[in-house]
Amino acid sequence: MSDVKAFTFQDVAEHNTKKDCYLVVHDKVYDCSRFIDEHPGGEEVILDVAGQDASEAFEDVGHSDEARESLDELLVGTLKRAPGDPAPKATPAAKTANSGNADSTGLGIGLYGIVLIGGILGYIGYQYLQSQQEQQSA
Ligand code: HEM
Repeated sequence: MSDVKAFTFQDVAEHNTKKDCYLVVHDKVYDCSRFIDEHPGGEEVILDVAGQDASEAFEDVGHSDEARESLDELLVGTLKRAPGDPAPKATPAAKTANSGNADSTGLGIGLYGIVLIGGILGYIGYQYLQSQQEQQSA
């Protein structure tokens, strides 16, 4: 019971029918064959992603905690990724958080640049005025 089976993407892809239906959600493999008739969202949507990585489809719907708990009961193993497998797509929330941070850092550096250039120009201007004044008084 405690040992978790490792599936390759090819193994999972073979289970793509209603009677034999595996799904990958966040690198875990779930057997939905018995659950498919009970799915509140209908069997059609599950069949669309049968034998595939359904992480994005699952997250897009915004499934409840209850739905996530019922995933646990269907777990049959973990996915062993190999080079060339379709990459899991990042969740939209993660994307927004990253780009938000990157943007604000970019703006921060830009502001520093403007303040620095302003300071340098001010200093040069001050030096120039002083040299003018010295020339006049000489
Ligand atoms: C084995 C994986 C899945 C489980 C255990 C599961 C479970 C559930 C549960 C319990 C609900 C009821 C609402 C809730 O509690 O959030 C639900 C709704 C729904 N599910 Fe899934 N689901 C799975 C996979 C998927 C996938 C891959 C899709 C693909 C698009 C999907 C689409 C939907 C939709 C559209 C609803 C909304 C139904 C409505 O509100 O009328 N589900 N699911």
